[in-house]
Amino acid sequence: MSQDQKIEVIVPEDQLMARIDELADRLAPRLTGDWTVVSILIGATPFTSDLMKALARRGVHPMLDVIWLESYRDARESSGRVVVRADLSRQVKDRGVLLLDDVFDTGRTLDFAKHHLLAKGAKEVITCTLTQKPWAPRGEKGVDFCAFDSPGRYLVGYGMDDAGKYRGLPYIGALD
Ligand SMILES: O=P(O)(O)OC[C@H]1O[C@H](OP(=O)(O)OP(=O)(O)O)[C@H](O)[C@@H]1O
Ligand SMILES: Nc1nc2[nH]cnc2c(=O)[nH]1
Repeated sequence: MSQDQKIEVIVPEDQLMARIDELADRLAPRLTGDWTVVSILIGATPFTSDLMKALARRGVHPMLDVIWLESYRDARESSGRVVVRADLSRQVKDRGVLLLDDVFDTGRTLDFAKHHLLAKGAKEVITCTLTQKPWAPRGEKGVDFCAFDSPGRYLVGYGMDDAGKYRGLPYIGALD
């Protein structure tokens, strides 16, 4: 089977799994009480699946819900507008929320999602992404937990797409 674009492997599969285990070690002590993991579709799907398994192995069993947000569609730059394609299926009022996404870039998607959840009455929202770009917001507006910093390149694989393709790659790669 051939690929029609050159993809450089940035994080191989074994390193990805090791980082997700480390993340679960850091997150598990925070997730006591009533927590919901909210996964941002579509890109966060593989990350969510592996992180949920890593948490379960540590005896942590939050509820899982999803929100489908879109701002890039087929472009490699944000449209500047976050669209809700589908909302949560359960209430988050008075619950802690662990909000998961694959990549933190302009920060627009996570910021939108966090405010959306707080407006629905979430008690606390902890943000967590697999990776972040060098120019992504840091500090107050930064992400609370992140598995690793990525180079300033367009990423694909492990949920991340280029015009809908490559989400199934088991590693993170970069396109030139
Ligand atoms: O920090 P930002 O600049 O907002 O970029 C991050 C967002 O971009 C991608 O979503 P996209 O809109 O491409 O949808 P997808 O999850 O379906 O790929 C990615 O999954 C993040 O949600
Ligand atoms: N697939 C993909 N989506 C993104 N959304 C924001 N940055 C990126 C990126 O580098 N790759």
